[in-house]
Amino acid sequence: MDYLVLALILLGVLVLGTAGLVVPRLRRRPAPPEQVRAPEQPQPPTTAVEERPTEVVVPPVDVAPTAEPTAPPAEQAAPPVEQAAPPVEVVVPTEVEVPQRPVLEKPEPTAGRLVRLRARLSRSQNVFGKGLLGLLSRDRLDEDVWEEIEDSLITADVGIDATREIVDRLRDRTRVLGTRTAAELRTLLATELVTALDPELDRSLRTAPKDGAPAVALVVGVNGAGKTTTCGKIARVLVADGRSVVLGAADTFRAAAADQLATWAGRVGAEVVRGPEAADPASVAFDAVRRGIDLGVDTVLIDTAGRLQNKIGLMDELGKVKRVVEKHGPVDETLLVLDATTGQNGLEQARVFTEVVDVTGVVLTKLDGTAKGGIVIAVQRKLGIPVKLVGLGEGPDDLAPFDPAQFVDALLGTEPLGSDA
Ligand SMILES: Nc1nc2c(ncn2[C@@H]2O[C@H](COP(=O)(O)OP(=O)(O)OP(=O)(O)O)[C@@H](O)[C@H]2O)c(=O)[nH]1
Repeated sequence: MDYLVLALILLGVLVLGTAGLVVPRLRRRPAPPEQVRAPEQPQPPTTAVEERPTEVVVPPVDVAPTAEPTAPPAEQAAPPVEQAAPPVEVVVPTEVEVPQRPVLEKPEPTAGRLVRLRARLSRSQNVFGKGLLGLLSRDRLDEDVWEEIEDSLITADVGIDATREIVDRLRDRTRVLGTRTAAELRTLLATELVTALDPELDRSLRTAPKDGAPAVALVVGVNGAGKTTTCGKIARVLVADGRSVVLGAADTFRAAAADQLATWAGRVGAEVVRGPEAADPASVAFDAVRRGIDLGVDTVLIDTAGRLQNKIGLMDELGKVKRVVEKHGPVDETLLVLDATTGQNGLEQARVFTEVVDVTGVVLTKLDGTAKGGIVIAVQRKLGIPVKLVGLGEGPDDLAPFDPAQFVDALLGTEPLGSDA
């Protein structure tokens, strides 16, 4: 019996021991597959990605300069417009053109130009030299001859009043002289013509700087009279005389005028201040003077537009240009450019300008293209303003300081009277 109990106990121990070995093995088995495939780990929250743009949008300085040649993703290559846009540009009404031309021209000296260019007056020479001197040399100076002399002077645009004065004085002198040689007659005529040109008038150009500031010259006149060309030629005259110049292209009505002026300026190394087409001429003129002051040049020359559709418009525009420019200081010279070939008609237009601005000198252009050189006398008498320069051709140095004695000599084909040229 005791053995039976002992055997049962041993059997029980064996059964329990076997069970204890099996259970731990079962516990070390790998996890079921579904537990591995579905780890139930939370995905990164979508908000984490959405919050990243401030990091993705790289500041332009990081993106643009280091960009690879291959195109980066569009959203990185194109930074937001507000970051990529350049700073807002201040709209400056005028631009300064610095001439690029390396080789500058050397303008001809101004002294003696009128003498050198005297042949350009050949058309007028026929009227005065050949015509008038021929008449005066007639054996008998009767009433018919004097009438012919008068007609010649009027045809040459001397003007009726001036013609009468000249003829009356010539009649007196020839009567007093009695016998007359050709040389005496030439001298008499020359003296009367020079007198009619008022040789005492001050014809100097006020282009010298004063108190350290540049002199300012306005150039006015109707379209086509030769303003822009004259501005260019004057710039050359000044440069030839050793002065420095800034040109202001205030003729903003015709875009080509500014280009034309820039070409003239570039040839002598002057700067041009110009504005966009149809810009306010007064503002361009103002900027030109300011540029001249900044650069410390001797003279600022301002080309203006000369539309004459109506006098009020012209008054407004030119008056404003002058007023605005004078914020820098007074205008020193206002030159009125007149086309000699327009004769007496040009004088009527000229009068309008003299009412609008205080004209200090006349530039008579295209004297080479007319037989009416007498217009110089008429212009001075009618306007009471000295002719300071004359244009004798389209060439760059075909502008000469006006000298009455040299001019009359050129007209008559004689030696200058009391001229030092
Ligand atoms: N023969 C001759 N032609 C000249 C003279 N001066 C100017 N010209 C010519 O006249 C024409 C008109 O000259 P511009 O200087 O353009 O005239 P503008 O007055 O400035 O004309 P806008 O710019 O339209 O106002 C050009 O062909 C010039 O070459 C001159 O003294 N003699």
